[in-house]
Amino acid sequence: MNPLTTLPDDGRSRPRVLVRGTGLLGASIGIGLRADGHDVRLSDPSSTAQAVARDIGAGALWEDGLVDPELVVVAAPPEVTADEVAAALTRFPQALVLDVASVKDAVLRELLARADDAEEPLSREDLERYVGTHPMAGREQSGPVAARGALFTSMPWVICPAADRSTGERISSPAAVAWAEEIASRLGATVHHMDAAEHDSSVALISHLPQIAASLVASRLQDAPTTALALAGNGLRDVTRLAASDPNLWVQILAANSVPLVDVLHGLRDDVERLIRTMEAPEAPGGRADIAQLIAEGNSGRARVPGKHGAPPQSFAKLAVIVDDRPGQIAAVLDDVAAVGVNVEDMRMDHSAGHEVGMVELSVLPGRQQELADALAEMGWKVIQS
Ligand SMILES: NC(=O)c1ccc[n+]([C@@H]2O[C@H](COP(=O)([O-])OP(=O)(O)OC[C@H]3O[C@@H](n4cnc5c(N)ncnc54)[C@H](O)[C@@H]3O)[C@@H](O)[C@H]2O)c1
Ligand SMILES: O=C(O)C(=O)C[C@]1(C(=O)O)C=C[C@@H](O)C=C1
Repeated sequence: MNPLTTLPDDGRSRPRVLVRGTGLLGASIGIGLRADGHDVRLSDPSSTAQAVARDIGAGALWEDGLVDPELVVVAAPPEVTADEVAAALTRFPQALVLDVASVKDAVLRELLARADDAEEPLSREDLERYVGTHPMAGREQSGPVAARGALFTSMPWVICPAADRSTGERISSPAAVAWAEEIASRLGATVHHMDAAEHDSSVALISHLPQIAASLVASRLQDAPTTALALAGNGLRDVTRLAASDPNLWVQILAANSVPLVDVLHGLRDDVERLIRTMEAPEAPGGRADIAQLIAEGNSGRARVPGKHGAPPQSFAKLAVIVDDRPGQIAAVLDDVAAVGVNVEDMRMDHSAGHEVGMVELSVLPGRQQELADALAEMGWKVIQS
């Protein structure tokens, strides 16, 4: 494969891949591309991370100098991404290089500065083989142990071709961009295109703000009485899931995207200040209307969040199945659902503190809810419909 000229039009060729950085993202990409028939090699400065990635089936360890990769995927922390991309472009002059960092403009800016610096080995021509990308899929856990081959299925994957920041002129070659799209599609993702600046302002709102909001809410819990925490239900778990994310990763993401993020945070601060003023005198004229308006504004924002494959928001019907809190119960419920032939669109498991039962909440198409509830009840499950 020559990423400057060879388009992935026959759909059959499987470039040899080197994944550089074998944590959550790198190992998930390795598992997914191997399943698609690629020869995947792994490399990480942490010998443990690369060995674990190999052991979970993400690929073979890369033996330096033995096989030249045709495609390098840099899945390293944001602050070393430009370094690793530049190193791969100069070391493997035939290879296409993609990165998956959560911020795109800072990486591009650093690469362009290096390419324009006569002292550096990197040239603008090298950047024709580079495409910045960002899979909008991840988890609040890090490292290869958390990796999943299906992490990207039906999730958006943003392709941000390299371009000159002042003229906007495209630098990534058309074939390199086509390969980036092809790789995202082979991993089951839905491809979106944006330039780096539009990407960064978009993720400030839809990814970085949720992380900050989760962390801020969860940090309120640090000194909460355990008697209060024992009452925690789904609301708190839903809102704080992201608060378990890795501080080392997020300090790099947030610091690299501070300009658009500050705008978004000002908007949030205005709303919080408005609410505080209202709550200080909720009985004052207009107070109740203000509170209702806040919740209604949230309703309308929430209703705009798209469904799978970027489809319009769809409301699924939910039903809950009560299970004993012991191994094998979720698999047993899902086996029975599969036997009924109903597709599960989403699933969530809840435990309530101090109880030995859990609840598997299944989201299904509204037209199939009753049929599934009846069939599961007949199979002996206790089903609650909402
Ligand atoms: N976690 C997410 O939800 C998510 C989602 C999309 C994109 N990303 C991006 O993917 C990249 C990797 O994130 P992750 O969640 O897999 O992190 P991770 O901590 O799970 O893995 C990062 C890996 O990079 C390795 N590494 C450190 N320095 C390196 C270097 N100089 N060269 C190569 N590897 C190096 C680490 O040893 C580690 O194994 C980041 O740029 C992140 O912004 C993360
Ligand atoms: O589900 C999650 O854990 C995530 O938040 C993943 C998420 C996101 O905001 O969607 C977080 C950061 C990454 O850059 C991409 C994906």
